Amino acid sequence: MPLVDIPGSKSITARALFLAAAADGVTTLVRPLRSDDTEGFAEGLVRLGYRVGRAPDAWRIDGRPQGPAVTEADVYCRDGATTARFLPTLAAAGHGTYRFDASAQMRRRPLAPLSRALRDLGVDLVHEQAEGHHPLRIAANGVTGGDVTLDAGQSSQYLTALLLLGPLTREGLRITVTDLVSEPYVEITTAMMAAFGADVHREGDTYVVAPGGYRATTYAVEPDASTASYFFAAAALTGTEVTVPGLGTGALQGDLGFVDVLRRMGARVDVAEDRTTVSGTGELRGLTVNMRDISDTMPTLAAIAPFASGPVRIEDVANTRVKECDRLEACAENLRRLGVRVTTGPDWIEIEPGVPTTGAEVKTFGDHRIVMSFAVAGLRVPGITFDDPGCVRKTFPGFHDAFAELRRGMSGMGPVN
Ligand SMILES: O=C(O)C1=C[C@@H](OP(=O)(O)O)[C@@H](O)[C@H](O)C1
Ligand SMILES: C=C(OP(=O)(O)O)C(=O)O
Repeated sequence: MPLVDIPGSKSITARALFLAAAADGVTTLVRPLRSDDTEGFAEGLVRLGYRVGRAPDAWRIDGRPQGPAVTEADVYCRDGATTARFLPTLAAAGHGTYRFDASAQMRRRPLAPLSRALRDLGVDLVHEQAEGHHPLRIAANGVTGGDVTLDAGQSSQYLTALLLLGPLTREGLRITVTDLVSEPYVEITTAMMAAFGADVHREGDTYVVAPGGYRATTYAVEPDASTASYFFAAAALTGTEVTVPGLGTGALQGDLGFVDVLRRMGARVDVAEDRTTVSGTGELRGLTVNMRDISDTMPTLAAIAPFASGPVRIEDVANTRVKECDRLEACAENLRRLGVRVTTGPDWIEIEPGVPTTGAEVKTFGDHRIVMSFAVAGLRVPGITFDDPGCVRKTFPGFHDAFAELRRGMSGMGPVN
């Protein structure tokens, strides 16, 4: 029974870094994710003058409720959308001139509804090149707060960024949301804000955040549920068993719900208090599934879909087109390279059954999830290679080693090629 140790959650690590930086006192983050996204977030804080100690298994952050320690900074957000969308709001609550830029991939990704909301709140924010995209500059002078309306139909990260800002404003925030995707990520945000002493609640479509700042704490980061999806899918695909400790009934992350999709397809799933086990049964049925809440696991499902006995149709995932790449088209293109029949629409993908017989080079588009998802298919199809296997560094630099170990642990248990 392979036990798989999954690294910490990217989303939780990013939020904890924001909360710790804004809190009164010193926060210890236990088992944070060490990856390009989270190192980039921590580096951004350092640029803004925060003290961040990074020992291997615990990060220590000296909070500054008054905001960044410097009055000028240039912050490079790399590929991380959490960094690129959360850090500008932290800076907005301070006093100084702060410039943010990001990689070419992240520059392409949208930001407009967030910058519009920040401007509505009186923040002096200028996009230096394309409107609604990085690079941007903020002339910060604190935020008074009040009522604001937000369209988070493209990304919940806009809402998370504003929620995190709420307690740092002078009067608090009332954020009315006209549309929202990836809602479970907002629940992670509000739960973590409460753990850092904030007062936040929801009244229908309005999120109400009281002023009053954050309190430092010691915060343990749970394993990343999106990362775990590759290992759970591997078990379902190969008729073996995988247990992930640290992700159970109390998990904050909605992406653990991916195991319910595997259960509907025929896998046996046991979610206990402190761990989750998926056992493949040899049966993998097709299904139609709405993945609006858990769309980071759409590529995981797409990559195992051809092995199902019927068509797999994934719906309501338009926003996967504005992630690290256009994930609907990237999945379709790579499945076609493997000889699979696929159709896509504005917000859906449908994959016909048909086990690929030979591998191909997977075009990664610099997207970690394309690599990790098609590595799962590689357990059944010989000869799958990647044009950029290293892009897994965004969330899981050790992925290829961990997956090779899983493969060794599974050999002899099922049809692992
Ligand atoms: O808030 C977060 O930590 C995240 C929210 C989700 O993004 P969207 O809200 O843009 O779908 C998710 O895809 C991303 O990997 C992490
Ligand atoms: C979409 C993702 O990342 P982010 O939006 O945080 O860059 C992801 O990790 O799949």
